[in-house]
Amino acid sequence: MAAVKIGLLGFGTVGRGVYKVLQTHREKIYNTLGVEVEIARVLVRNLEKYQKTYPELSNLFTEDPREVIDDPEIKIVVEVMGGIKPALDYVLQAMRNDKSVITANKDMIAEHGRELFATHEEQGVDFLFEASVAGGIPIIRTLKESLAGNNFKEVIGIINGTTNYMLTKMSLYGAPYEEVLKEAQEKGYAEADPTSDVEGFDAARKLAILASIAFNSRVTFKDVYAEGITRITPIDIQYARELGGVIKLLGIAKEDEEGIEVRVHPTIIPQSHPLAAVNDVFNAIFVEGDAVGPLMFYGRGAGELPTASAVIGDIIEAVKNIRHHDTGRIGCTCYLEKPVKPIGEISTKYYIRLVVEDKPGVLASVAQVFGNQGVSIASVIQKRSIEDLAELVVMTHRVKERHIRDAVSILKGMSTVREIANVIRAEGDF
Ligand SMILES: NC(=O)C1=CN([C@@H]2O[C@H](COP(=O)(O)OP(=O)(O)OC[C@H]3O[C@@H](n4cnc5c(N)ncnc54)[C@H](OP(=O)(O)O)[C@@H]3O)[C@@H](O)[C@H]2O)C=CC1
Ligand SMILES: N[C@@H](CC=O)C(=O)O
Ligand code: NA
Repeated sequence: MAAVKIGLLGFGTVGRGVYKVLQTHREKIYNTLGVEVEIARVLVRNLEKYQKTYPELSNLFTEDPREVIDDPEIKIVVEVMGGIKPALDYVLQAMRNDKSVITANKDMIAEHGRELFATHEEQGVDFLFEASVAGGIPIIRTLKESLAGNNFKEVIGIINGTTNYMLTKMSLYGAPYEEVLKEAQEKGYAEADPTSDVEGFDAARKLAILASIAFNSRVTFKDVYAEGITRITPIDIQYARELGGVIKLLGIAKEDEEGIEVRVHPTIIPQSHPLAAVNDVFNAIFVEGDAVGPLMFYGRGAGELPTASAVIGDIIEAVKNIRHHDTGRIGCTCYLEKPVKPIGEISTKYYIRLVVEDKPGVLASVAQVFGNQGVSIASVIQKRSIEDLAELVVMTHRVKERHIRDAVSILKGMSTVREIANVIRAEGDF
């Protein structure tokens, strides 16, 4: 059988990784599939730049997307260029031209999933996206197929490699924020615009995809509450440590009788929690299935080769399905419509760091505000005194977010409260 031809859209960190892994494992892939897989064309933005850097691949590069998406010889299009436009148009056109599509693009899926899955179903082609969530961890097909015999009540994880790398370096070595962000960019972990990583948007997109699959109901990027790591300071990291915790950017998706909650935010978790030991670029995802029980997946969440590994897995699947005339088998799993709870309705614990006037009665008045708003305090510690001011760290019991927001808003208006320095959600025993 003639080689199955693949067109790549993009030749950056992931695109290069896909090319390298296909070359390195050429023989193994042939033996797995019984057919060669060949990269026939690669779309880039700046032809000259790529032809100069990779002269040996010069004939593969093109600046014309039609040479990939309209070429009848190309059976699989791998979109690793990122962004929503024009990637979405190219991917839709490729599917309309009866090509299977593989993508690493969570931005596109989390915002345009409905259209993408509708086209994939109409056309009966494969639409595979393992690399879009948690890089090299095989989680998408695992949830959709291997764990199809389960209902899930929660999915919790560290699903952004850049911020986990940054928080690890900041926590363990006290490294400065800007320096660790630069390192993550140099290693190819960060998005083209790293704001997506540090503001929690990248993790929110991945959580939308995971929650949609786990709860069989469409969750989009805009449904997810997202808060990033930009407000995390060395002081909070230090206080969290003193409380027996670590700060991680978590994606949390849960379902109960009121609906689905989906949120991404820095979270203080106990040092004994399994996610506390997930460091550097590693990601980890916990799911709890009603049949299988708890499961945890761990691996590299970003980077050239780990992400390419996920893309190659999808290529193998797509080629198998093309060979057996069985494409489009696994359709969209969002066949229910469940409500998404507003952030005010979620319940968790809170760490609140505030700077107050250091004089009698102030602590009591702060405690009174929390009490009046139905917030039960688990502990208060006075950490530092700065001239006539005192820094307090309040840990609450589990409470609805709207009560905390009301309390914080009242505290902000009090003359004895100089600053609400940070509010960080906490999970586990503190
Ligand atoms: N990096 C990672 O670890 C991971 C990335 N992803 C996802 O994979 C995708 C690719 O990421 P990554 O490889 O890091 O990105 P890069 O920025 O490293 O590479 C993007 C590539 O696409 C090309 N490109 C971008 N826009 C266009 C366009 N309009 N027309 C033609 N070519 C274009 C770029 O060309 P040029 O150089 O000329 O701009 C470059 O070759 C993204 O969706 C990302 O979210 C998913 C998991 C992990
Ligand atoms: N920027 C992302 C890349 C993988 O999706 C991350 O850091 O996790
Ligand atoms: Na993955």
